[in-house]
Amino acid sequence: MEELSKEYDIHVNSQRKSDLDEWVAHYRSFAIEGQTANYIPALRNAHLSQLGITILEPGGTMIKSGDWDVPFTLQSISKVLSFIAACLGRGISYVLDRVDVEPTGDAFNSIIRLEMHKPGKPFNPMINAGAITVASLLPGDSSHKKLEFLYELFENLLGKRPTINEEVYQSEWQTSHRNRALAHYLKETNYLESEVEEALEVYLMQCSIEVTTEDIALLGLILAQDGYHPVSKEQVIPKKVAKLAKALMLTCGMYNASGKFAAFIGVPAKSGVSGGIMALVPPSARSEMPFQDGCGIGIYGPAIDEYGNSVAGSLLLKQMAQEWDLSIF
Ligand SMILES: NC(=O)CC[C@H](N)C(=O)O
Repeated sequence: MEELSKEYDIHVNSQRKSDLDEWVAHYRSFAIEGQTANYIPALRNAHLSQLGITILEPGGTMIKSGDWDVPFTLQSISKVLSFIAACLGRGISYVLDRVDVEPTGDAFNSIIRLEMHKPGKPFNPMINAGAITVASLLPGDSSHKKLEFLYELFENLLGKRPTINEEVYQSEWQTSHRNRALAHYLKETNYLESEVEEALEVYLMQCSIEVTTEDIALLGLILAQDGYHPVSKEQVIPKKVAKLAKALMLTCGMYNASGKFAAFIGVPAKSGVSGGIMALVPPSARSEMPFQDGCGIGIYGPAIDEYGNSVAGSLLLKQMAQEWDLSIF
């Protein structure tokens, strides 16, 4: 009986793999509808037509397709990690006193609501204003110590020290005028707990952590399992914090396209301007569903749309969600 079910699993997974290969080949060409994140000079020359994906299941099954092993920088996907780290280091209520959990409907780097809504508390940790504030809240009285706290969390989750892409970091450090403006505003309104340059250094370094789709699929899987690590078999993130992070991903993770994502894809996801998407499917109540025990999904496709989300990656995720009925709703 066990043999039969193993054979069935192998059959189903090879079917999923061939579906994925077909969709990756198809959606690659849609990259021409987007552009690389050219406001960060070092991201300008990414190969537009790259598209790769890793899906990880709790039992260890991995399905990979396309350019799954191309390294890219976390960019805004790091906002999920730094939010978790700040909650671990300072406590949930301390963090939420300084950053809200409301979607904005504005661009990720928008400054407008800080001034329009007094007293100027950033709306959520997934937009730049919130993430720069969160960076300043990380424990430690220097950027070095704050980053070390974040790197330790990364190491606990992925089993390795993060690698920083120095070129991307330098490139953004030199051109990050809008982020500097946000940080100065937040300093004036007393939401920033460190000096402007220190918070920016932490924020831009976390954005420059290099990963592959396999890494972010594992992060997604850990969140899918409410913070339980399938390899170390430890609760690496408290359940309450993991649930909060997932709610933020669903409501704010794709910026001002989060509503469309929830409506037409329906899984918590977080994007970054380098073209990464970390998504996850929680364990399902419906027994007929594929990935019934949940899964983590990592996608990379560097051409992004007007919202800052991977064009081909979003289409691929939509196709998967619809064909495999992955929506949580
Ligand atoms: N959406 C993103 O990925 C933005 C991250 C980028 N480092 C920025 O601050 O602009």
